[in-house]
Amino acid sequence: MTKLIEQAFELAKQRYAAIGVDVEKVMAQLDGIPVSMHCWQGDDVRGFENPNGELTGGIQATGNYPGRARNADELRSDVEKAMSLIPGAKRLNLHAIYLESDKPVDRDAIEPKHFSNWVEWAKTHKLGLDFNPSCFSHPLSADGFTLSHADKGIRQFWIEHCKASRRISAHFGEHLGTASVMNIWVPDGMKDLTVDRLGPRQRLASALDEVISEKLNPAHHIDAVESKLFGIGAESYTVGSNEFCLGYASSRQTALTLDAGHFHPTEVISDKISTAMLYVPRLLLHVSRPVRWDSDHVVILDDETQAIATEIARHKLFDKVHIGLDFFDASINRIAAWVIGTRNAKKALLRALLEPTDQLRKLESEGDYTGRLAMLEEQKSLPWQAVWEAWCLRHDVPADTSWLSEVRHYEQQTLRQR
Ligand SMILES: C[C@H](O)[C@H](O)[C@@H](O)C(=O)CO
Ligand SMILES: [Mn+2]
Repeated sequence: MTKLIEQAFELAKQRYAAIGVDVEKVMAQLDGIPVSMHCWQGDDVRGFENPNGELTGGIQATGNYPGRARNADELRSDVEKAMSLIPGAKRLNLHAIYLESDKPVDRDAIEPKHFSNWVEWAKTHKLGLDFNPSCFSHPLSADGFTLSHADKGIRQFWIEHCKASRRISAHFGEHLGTASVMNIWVPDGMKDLTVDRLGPRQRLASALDEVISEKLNPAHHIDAVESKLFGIGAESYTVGSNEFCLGYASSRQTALTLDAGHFHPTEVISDKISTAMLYVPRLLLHVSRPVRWDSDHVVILDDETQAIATEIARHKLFDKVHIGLDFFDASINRIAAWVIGTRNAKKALLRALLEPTDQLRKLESEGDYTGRLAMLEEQKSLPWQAVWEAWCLRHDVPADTSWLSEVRHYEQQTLRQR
C-alpha cells in the first residue's frame, strides 16, 4: 500500500509540475495551517458545568449515538483519538462550560485555574487552544437574552462572564505561546414580531464595548464576534445579526466570525470573506454544513467547503483567517464525526493550494473566460488524492478509510463501556 501511494505521489508531482504547481511547497504550506477542532462535538454541547441540563440558546444536537464523553478526561481521550487520525496542525476550541471544578462555579466567576488540566494537556500535545464564553444553557439566559438583556443585573452577569472568559483566553495564549481566538456568540433574539429592534442592539454594542475594554496582549488573545440569522425559538429577530456584527467588528477592529450555517440558505460565507477582509483585521471561520437550517451537520467535501478554502488560498489570507469547525452530530460515532469533518476541511485546503491560481488569474485578466472555465474544471480531476494520501503517510495517519477500523475498535473498547 505504502509503495503504491509513493508511486502515485511521484506521478502526481509530475502532473502538477506541468501546470506550474510545486507539490512539495504546497505540502509544507499545508503543514503550517492549523484547523481548530471544536470540543463540543464530543458531548453534544453539554459541557461539565451541568451536563444533565438542557441545551438552550436555539441550537440543537440531535441523535442518541452511544458513548458521548461525560467528563473532561473522557473528552480529552476522545479528542486525542480523533486527532491521531487527522494529518497536520490542529488546535482545540473550548467553550467555558468545559471547565473543571470540584465545587460549582458560576459563569461570572470562572478563572484560568478551572482550565489548568486543559492547558497541561495542550502543552503535552503541543496544541494551541481557542475559547468561547458560553452564553446559553443557563438560568440567566432562559428568556432568550444575555448581553443585550433589558435587566441591568442580568446584562452585567453576562458582561462579567465574557470578561472572565477573555482572561482565560489570554492565559491560554500566554502559556501555550499561540494567541487564543475567543469567539463571542450570543443567542439573543425573539420568537415573534419584535417591536423594539433597536434597543437590544444598542445594549449589545455597549455591553460588548465593556467586555473588550480591558487591554490584553494581542499576541495572547484575539476577540471575535459571531453573527447569526435565527435560532430555534428566536426565528423573528436576532440581535447579533450579520450587519450588527460586521459593523461592530469593523468599527472596533475585532475579528469577525463567519459561520457557514448562519445565513440565508442561498448565501455562502465563501463570498463574504473578500468583503469582510476589507474592513476587519481578522476572520474566524466556523466551517459547518447547514442542511435546510443551521443544523450543524458534519463538514463534507462539498462545493462550499472547497470554495471557502479556495478563497483563503487565492488571496493568501492564511495569516488573517483562523479556520475553526462548528458541527455537532449526535446520531453517528462522535469521533468519526470529528475525523470526517476535519479531514474534509484539510482536503479542501490541500486542493485549494494545488490550484494553478496564477494561470487562472492571467486568463481572467485577459478576458479569456472560456480558458478560465476549462482550466477550473480540468484541474478538479488532477490527482490531488495521491498528494493527500502521501501527506497522510508523512504525518503517520491512515491515508484511506482504514482510520474507521481504529474508531470502531475504540468504540468497542471505550465508548460502549460508558
Ligand atoms: C456551540 C455553538 O454552536 C457555537 O458556540 C456558536 O458558534 C454557534 O454557531 C451557534 O449557532
Ligand atoms: Mn458557530
